[in-house]
Amino acid sequence: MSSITESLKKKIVIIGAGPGGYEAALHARGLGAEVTLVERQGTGGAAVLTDVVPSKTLIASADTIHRFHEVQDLGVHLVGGPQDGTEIEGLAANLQTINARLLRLAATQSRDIRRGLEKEGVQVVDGTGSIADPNTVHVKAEDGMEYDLTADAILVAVGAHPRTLPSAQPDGERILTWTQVYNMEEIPEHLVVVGSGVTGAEFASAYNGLGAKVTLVSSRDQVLPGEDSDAADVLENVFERRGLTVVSRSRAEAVERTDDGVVVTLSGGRKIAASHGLLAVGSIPNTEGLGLEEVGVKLEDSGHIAVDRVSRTSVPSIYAAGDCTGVLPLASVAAMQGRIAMAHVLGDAVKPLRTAVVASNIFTSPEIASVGISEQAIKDGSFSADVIKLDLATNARAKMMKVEDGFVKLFARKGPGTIVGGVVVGPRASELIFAISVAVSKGLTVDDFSETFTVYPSLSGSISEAARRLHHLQS
Ligand SMILES: Cc1cc2nc3c(=O)[nH]c(=O)nc-3n(C[C@H](O)[C@H](O)[C@H](O)COP(=O)(O)OP(=O)(O)OC[C@H]3O[C@@H](n4cnc5c(N)ncnc54)[C@H](O)[C@@H]3O)c2cc1C
Ligand SMILES: NC(=O)c1ccc[n+]([C@@H]2O[C@H](COP(=O)([O-])OP(=O)(O)OC[C@H]3O[C@@H](n4cnc5c(N)ncnc54)[C@H](O)[C@@H]3O)[C@@H](O)[C@H]2O)c1
Repeated sequence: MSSITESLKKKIVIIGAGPGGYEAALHARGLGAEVTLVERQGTGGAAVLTDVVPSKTLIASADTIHRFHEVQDLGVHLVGGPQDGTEIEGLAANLQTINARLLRLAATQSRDIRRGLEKEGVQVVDGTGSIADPNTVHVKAEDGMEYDLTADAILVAVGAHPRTLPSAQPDGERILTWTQVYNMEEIPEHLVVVGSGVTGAEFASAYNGLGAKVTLVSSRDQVLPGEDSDAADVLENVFERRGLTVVSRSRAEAVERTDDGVVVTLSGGRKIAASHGLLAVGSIPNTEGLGLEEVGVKLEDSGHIAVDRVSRTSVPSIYAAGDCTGVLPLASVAAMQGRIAMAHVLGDAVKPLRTAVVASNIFTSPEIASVGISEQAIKDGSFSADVIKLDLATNARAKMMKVEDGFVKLFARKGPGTIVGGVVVGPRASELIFAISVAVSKGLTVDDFSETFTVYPSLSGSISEAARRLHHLQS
């Protein structure tokens, strides 16, 4: 590690206080630097205020209802149900209560982050930053003041915002982006979600759970393009069983307001009338007008900042992290890029980013978690590995819990049996993936897994069972 006195000489200015910016700020302070963080919206960034935190809180409520419907024959029922001779139709969601709770939670989280930053000595500035020169950030503060901050190094961590279509302009009431859905006061009667990537699939699953009629417009053959195809298959089957309609191989050409809702026009002319439309058609990096290109920072055609694995841009004193780089738009990756950037600037030990070991989770019901290489990479010959897939329906604990959808899939390199990837589909897949993530990150083998005790009965038992099957396949 560099000496603290050497780091103390360094001034860092960070633009954007999402996971990329605030994690970097804390790391830089830990290494002794003087840190100023400029943020225009609120600490925690879009991740905390509009994206990760509110959506996962909404999903927690939706999951409760999904689960309730699935456990009906476990011998438990609401008091006052048909067994007691009165009418109980099921669980109902109160969207106003759910939204109030999730917005409160996001605001509290944002405040906690700010408090944590200030406690560590980070100077947080409420305002908009731009690059004046490679060592100067110009600030337009919320209080109207304008001034320059000089820095030895600048970190740009400005995130991204929802993409819209010229013929589908959000009005915040009926035509919405994911940042506006929390204004809805009642469960939408019929929600058309345009775009079946991770964002679209998560919201479609959530509002379906909360009781809305949902139609998901998917431009591809299968939902979740680019993700594990078996996982997408499970999700489509679950969607169908729960009455969620997927319209595949269709692009939305327009979303327009009508007197009492919206009409979505698909390529080919088909029209879907609905009460609300949600645009989940990707994001655009917040890099315009920041002064980046003027000082020589190279942008990709998409507007993302080009960075290397230690978060360097084409200008030596300017680093970038998170969604504005387009490396992998995940909060965990943004945070890691931010920390790596600061370690690099401040002379701490640096381990370049390894995207091949990033674990991620799609918070649909069931959840879909994955890490490492994909099965597609094995199928197209770019990787030589054995694959095993075990359906959760064969797992004793899953049967007890009445978990019928999902699987565990493991990929192990032929020969040494090193675990190089895996997919888990099921309840709390986001937690179950951790073991596979450790294996991929640390180069563990199928034998390491087979020799490790798991609890009986447990869902994780399927992971060690998959490893044993791979051992037999390879011996
Ligand atoms: C609906 C949704 C759900 C998601 N769920 C997950 C999830 O469950 N798990 C996960 O890992 N990822 C999730 N993501 C992705 C995750 O939100 C992003 O990867 C993460 O927010 C990136 O962090 P960041 O620091 O790059 O940017 P952000 O969180 O976007 O923060 C950037 C900040 O910079 C500020 N800013 C921009 N320009 C300026 C300027 N000029 N001056 C001052 N401040 C500025 C913005 O106000 C913002 O606060 C989700 C994304 C979406 C859309
Ligand atoms: N749980 C999580 O970690 C989480 C949740 C949400 C987002 N994210 C991150 O954000 C990234 C982006 O995901 P996303 O879903 O927001 O964007 P995306 O770009 O991955 O998906 C958008 C989809 O909309 C489709 N589309 C575009 N225009 C369309 C049209 N006119 N009609 C129909 N479909 C159209 C695209 O083909 C694409 O499949 C993810 O890869 C993930 O890294 C993560």
